[in-house]
Amino acid sequence: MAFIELDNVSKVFGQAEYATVALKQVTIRMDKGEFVSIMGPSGSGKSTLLNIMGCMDIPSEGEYRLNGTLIQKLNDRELSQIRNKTVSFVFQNFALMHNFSVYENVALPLFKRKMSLKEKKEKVDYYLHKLGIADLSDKNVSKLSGGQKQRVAIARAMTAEAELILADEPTGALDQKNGAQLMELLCQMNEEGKSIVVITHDEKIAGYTKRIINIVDGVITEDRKKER
Ligand SMILES: Nc1ncnc2c1ncn2[C@@H]1O[C@H](COP(=O)(O)OP(=O)(O)OP(=O)(O)O)[C@@H](O)[C@H]1O
Repeated sequence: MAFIELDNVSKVFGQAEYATVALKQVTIRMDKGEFVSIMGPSGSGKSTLLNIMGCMDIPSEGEYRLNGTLIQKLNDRELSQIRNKTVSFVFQNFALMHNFSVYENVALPLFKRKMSLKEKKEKVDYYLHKLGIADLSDKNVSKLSGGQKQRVAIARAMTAEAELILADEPTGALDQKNGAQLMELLCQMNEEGKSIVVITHDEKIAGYTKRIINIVDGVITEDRKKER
């Protein structure tokens, strides 16, 4: 059983003459521990695909199974449970909580976890150190640079300790050096066993991953594995 299984997945937004077909009969299998990039022109369906993989959206047709669970059969509560347990998102605009501290942002995924405060603090401190942002712990995130914000976003994704990390243009707002550092971090997480899917327009960024899926007009045009 693959970790991610999309079978003939289509996604249509809107109805009748206003309908947009964002994905057309997409079939993808991904095993645990894969590191994949999704490339394609603007509007080709990349974010829609990532949203479906992350259980933020469901297919109009076809089947999506995550870790063997048929996602479109779940109700909203079950969907949010599987999302919280299995998936972490990293967005281009970081999606941090403004006016909260670095610590509070990184601790967010642990909010509802049944752990003692001490255990939570240990975990957050561990990832703050790992990302080299421990000295920023009390700082308001709105005062940080782009590269620092991205580190906070990655620390938050790591703290969740989810098996699947989905990143939509994670280096889009970063300069080359910070972009490369972020990809090194994702490589490290992949080596530690995480499954990672990254949307990117950038061949260099895709070069860090082990498999490249190209999508054009909602159709997969290429799916190739490579050695790093
Ligand atoms: N919620 C929505 N309602 C209506 N149409 C949508 C919605 N989301 C996406 N679309 C349409 O679906 C198509 C695919 O969009 P999607 O955002 O997945 O593309 P993308 O490849 O991620 O683009 P970009 O690289 O510009 O972010 C586009 O034509 C878009 O306009």
